[in-house]
Amino acid sequence: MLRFRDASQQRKRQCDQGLFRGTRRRPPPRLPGRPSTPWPVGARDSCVGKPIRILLRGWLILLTLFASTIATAASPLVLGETTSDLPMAPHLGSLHDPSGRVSIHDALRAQQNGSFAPLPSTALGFREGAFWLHTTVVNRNPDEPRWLLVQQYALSDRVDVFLRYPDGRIEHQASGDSLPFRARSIPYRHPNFWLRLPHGAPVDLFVRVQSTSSMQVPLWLHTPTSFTALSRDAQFGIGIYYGILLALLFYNLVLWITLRDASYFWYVFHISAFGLVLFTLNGLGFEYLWPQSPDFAQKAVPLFICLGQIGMQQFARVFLELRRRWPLGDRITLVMILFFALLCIATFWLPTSLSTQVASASVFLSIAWIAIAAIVVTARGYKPARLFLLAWSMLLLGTGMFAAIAFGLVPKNFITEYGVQIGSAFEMLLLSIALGYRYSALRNENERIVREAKMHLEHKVELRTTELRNALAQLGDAHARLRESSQRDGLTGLHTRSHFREIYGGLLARARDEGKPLSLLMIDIDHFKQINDSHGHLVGDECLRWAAQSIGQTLRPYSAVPARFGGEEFIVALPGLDLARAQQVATEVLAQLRGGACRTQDHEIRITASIGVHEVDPTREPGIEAALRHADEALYRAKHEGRDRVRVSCAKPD
Ligand SMILES: Nc1nc2c(ncn2[C@@H]2O[C@H](COP(=O)(O)OP(=O)(O)OP(=O)(O)O)[C@@H](O)[C@H]2O)c(=O)[nH]1
Repeated sequence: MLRFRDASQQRKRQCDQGLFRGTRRRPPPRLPGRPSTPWPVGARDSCVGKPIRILLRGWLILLTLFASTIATAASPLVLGETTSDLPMAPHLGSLHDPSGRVSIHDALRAQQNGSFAPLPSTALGFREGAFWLHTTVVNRNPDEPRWLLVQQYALSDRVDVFLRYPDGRIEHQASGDSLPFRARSIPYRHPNFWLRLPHGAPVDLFVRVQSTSSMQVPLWLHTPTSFTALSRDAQFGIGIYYGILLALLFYNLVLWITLRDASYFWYVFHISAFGLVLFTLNGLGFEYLWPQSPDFAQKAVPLFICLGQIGMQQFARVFLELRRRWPLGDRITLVMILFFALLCIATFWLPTSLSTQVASASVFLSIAWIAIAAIVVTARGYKPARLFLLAWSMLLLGTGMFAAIAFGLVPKNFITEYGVQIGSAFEMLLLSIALGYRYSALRNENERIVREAKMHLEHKVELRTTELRNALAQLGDAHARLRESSQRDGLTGLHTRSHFREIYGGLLARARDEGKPLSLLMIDIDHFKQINDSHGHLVGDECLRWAAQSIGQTLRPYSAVPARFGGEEFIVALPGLDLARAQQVATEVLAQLRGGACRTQDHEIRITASIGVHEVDPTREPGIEAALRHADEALYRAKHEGRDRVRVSCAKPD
């Protein structure tokens, strides 16, 4: 069913009521392609009072503006001698055909019945079926019989152009991305048609537009010369934009390869997918990448929007370090990525209009979400997020403008139409700077961590070194104490038997080298068992200590080396003393013992000892064993012959 809006009939009624009387009598002068001038109201000023005149003037201005809008929409489009480019929108009447079945003949009848309404100034949004547009074109330029009609919106699926000449002939041409690219009059990114417009003859121009994406009809007429200049300028601007994009892409690709930082990869992914979205929206994808694939051209927009959003979300996740800084935000971002991934797959079998609408609407949500994440992370003190937020605001603004046009919320102009390109160029540049800033912040942070770790390590090493030094000192002390305890007898303070053996080696070597005598005394306390038995072991110990002191005192004038040999037995090395001198010393020792007594708290114990004396033969007794055996044998005889006496060894040196 047709829903014809009877605007011309309404206008006729308004005229009959006198509202447009002035307009009829004195139509305002109008230049081709420009809005009509407002109604001149000064003629009746003289016959009405001043306040009423002012009110009337305001009212009439409003009415005239309204009337001129309608009059302009329905008026024929006159191509003057100086006209070179002309937007057709102000001259177009429109008719919505929701079923898409209206033929050119139906449209002709509808136009003759006055069923075409003025075209709204905003885009028509996502609409079912087709839109018919009509105007009457009068070419008053004798030098330009051919004009190029360009639909400056690349995503229209099908654009049919019908020209009805005064003789009733109808010419038809078709273009749009549902037809192969070569179907276009000239190979250009927007659908275009050559129009043959005879000089002075009114030609009815019908344009039928059908699209699964946003319905937009920015139709322009150009002379061939002006179109050449215009397209050259446009290509130049586009070249600059994609030049920036490609430079950033390759620069960041190299950075990713060298630095291996995932955020660079996702940045490259994001701008590649985003670039493809714009390449498609600009009509360049169909022109250069898939000119033979109208089917893919239909799917390309929602597909690349989804890929672009996946890249954006993932880049934001990595850049903002959401997993670490805002885990909840990270999970929500992952859900969004999953949504876009599913939608990406679904575009291949979902109706294109549905997938395009869902993808376009989701872009708002997606970008707004990233902005929220950036705000949260900035508020949490992550400095690189500030630049990211600024970059994102640019894109948010640009994309918002573009999407608002797609849904018919704002009128189309240079800023709103190229908002995405301008916003995204700034966004990509700022993001690239933000990446560099983030990298340098990370590097500084790493350097700080390394510096701190180094300082910490140095401190630790210093601490450990001190601890080690102390431990070594303690170990040295312990070792010295151990050595001391292994060298000194704990009870008497004399050398131990093992240490005596060591010392004896040196004494023997010296005696051999210097040819001096060396003697040994083997001293054993007499009946010591009885002391223990009678007075106890503690007293026995006390007696041993006393005996050792007494022996030491006696030996002091000599360079003697006394040692506890074991139990109640002592051994003494007397370097430089021969057997006779050693025997004298032994006698002194016995006398000293005999002359004293071990005094304890309760007792006074007299102690005697037996001594065996032996003069060592350094050449024949290279080790201590033989010498000890001889001294022990002499001691045995001293014991055997009654104790408390000295006996010398029979093995006298030669
Ligand atoms: N209190 C004490 N007694 C010790 C120590 N070492 C050995 N004795 C004792 O010394 C005694 C030695 O006894 P014997 O070998 O029989 O010799 P003696 O009683 O001295 O007899 P003669 O040597 O033949 O005169 C033993 O009873 C040991 O237990 C010690 O460090 N302290």
